[in-house]
Amino acid sequence: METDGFQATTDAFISWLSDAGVRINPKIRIEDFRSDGRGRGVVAAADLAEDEVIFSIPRTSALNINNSLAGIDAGSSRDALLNMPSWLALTALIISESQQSNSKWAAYLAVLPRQLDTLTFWSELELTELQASTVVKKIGKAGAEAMFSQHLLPLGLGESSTDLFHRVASIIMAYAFDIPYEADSEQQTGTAGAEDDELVSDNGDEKTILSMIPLADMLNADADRNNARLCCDNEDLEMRTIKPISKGEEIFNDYGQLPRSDLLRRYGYVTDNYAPYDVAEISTSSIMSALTSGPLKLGEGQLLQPLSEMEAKRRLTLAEREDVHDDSYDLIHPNTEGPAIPDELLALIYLQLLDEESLRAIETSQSSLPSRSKLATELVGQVLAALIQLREKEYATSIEEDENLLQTESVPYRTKMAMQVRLGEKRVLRAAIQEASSFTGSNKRMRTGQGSEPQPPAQGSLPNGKRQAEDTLKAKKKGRYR
Ligand SMILES: C[S@@+](CC[C@H](N)C(=O)[O-])C[C@H]1O[C@@H](n2cnc3c(N)ncnc32)[C@H](O)[C@@H]1O
Repeated sequence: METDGFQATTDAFISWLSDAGVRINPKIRIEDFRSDGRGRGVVAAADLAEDEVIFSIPRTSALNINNSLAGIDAGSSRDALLNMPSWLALTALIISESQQSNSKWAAYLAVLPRQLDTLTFWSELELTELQASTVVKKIGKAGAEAMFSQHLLPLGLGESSTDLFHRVASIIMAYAFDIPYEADSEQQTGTAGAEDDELVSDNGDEKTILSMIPLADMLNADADRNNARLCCDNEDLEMRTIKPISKGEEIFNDYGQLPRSDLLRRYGYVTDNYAPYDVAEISTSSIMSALTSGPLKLGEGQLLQPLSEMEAKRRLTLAEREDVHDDSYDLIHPNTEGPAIPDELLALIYLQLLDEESLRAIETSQSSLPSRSKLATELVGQVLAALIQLREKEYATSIEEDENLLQTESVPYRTKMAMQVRLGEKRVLRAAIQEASSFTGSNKRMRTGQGSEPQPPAQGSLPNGKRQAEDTLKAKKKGRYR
């Protein structure tokens, strides 16, 4: 029998929703999914048709700066809220509401989680399980704390602590919606200066407002299992089905096609259904360091001699000019929409390997970067495979070791999620190595031929297995690759 008040909190929330004017289709119910590790969720209690309204929520019941500022007197706090980033203002509002005994949103705030598994809350030790995943650098905990100090502490929000700030800000990251801002509706008229307010984001064509939307945020998600969507076209916000849903099925929203690293960072969970969206990053700084710091070992005992720093910089500058330079590149699972290795990364490596004559032709705009099939030369493939193998080595364990570790029964929950993330990234790297190794484009313009690059003579063998020319001058003219 339940002793923690979970069901009572759900019941109070349902009753509050009704008072708040939320109309709920009787064919759904809120379900306790804690035993599956996903808190509450929404389930179809009867068959639902396609495009059926699951529930509708008056915009006044959304918790956002528009609806809450009405209760805050004009003054410095109000100005401060209007002038801070939207997620911080919403954090302040939620903390402020949660401290008012008569808050309009009390029953809603009671169903929000007390604990999260998003990466902000992981210990240093837990984070080490993510090994070389770049997600660790994206958590931004220190940056968030600096923002809390700058924007939230001066508000004097009563009982507040860094932990509370993190908890509320993280809930916003996992629960809030950016909904279209109704500039002409009545509810906005009370908010002076709202049009210029940075709390209203400009997402291209439409302005949006960051909002907590009760019940809409009770829908879980599982990659492409989404079968519902929040529609903001009508007066009320409506959750509608996007396909027929059978009785007993869970109703899923869509959190986006996120790699599991980002799913874990933002939502604190992972499922295998997100594996196709996994991404592994390779940074330009690591690529350039490998290409300049020593001979790079390619397959079959071949070596790629390093470029001088100055030469590498020259080629990088050209990559920038050609708009193929990035701080890092995303490798993905090859799918119908694209290959594992992005064109820009191919172009970056191609420019690093191009012979002097061809390089100069691009520099002087006599020729331009070729299409992907020509960028994908055998040498570019070999170099990329070697670079990605170096990236693989930054992870402490191999794919096979992770697969075995994941079979172990006693792995803690967070460790298991970290293993799934790092294993997913290693599988992407493996797929990218395979793709790179399959490149067969001609090496004609690569620095193997008659380039005039003034490079020092280098050691090793040619990619086609020919021996290096012994004549030093000739060797110099043959360029960097030996
Ligand atoms: C928008 S809320 C959904 C409602 C949430 N289950 C609750 O009880 O408050 C998002 C959070 O739900 C959980 N969640 C959503 N989908 C999940 C899934 N497929 N598996 C596990 N947890 C999930 C995660 O904790 C996530 O941060």
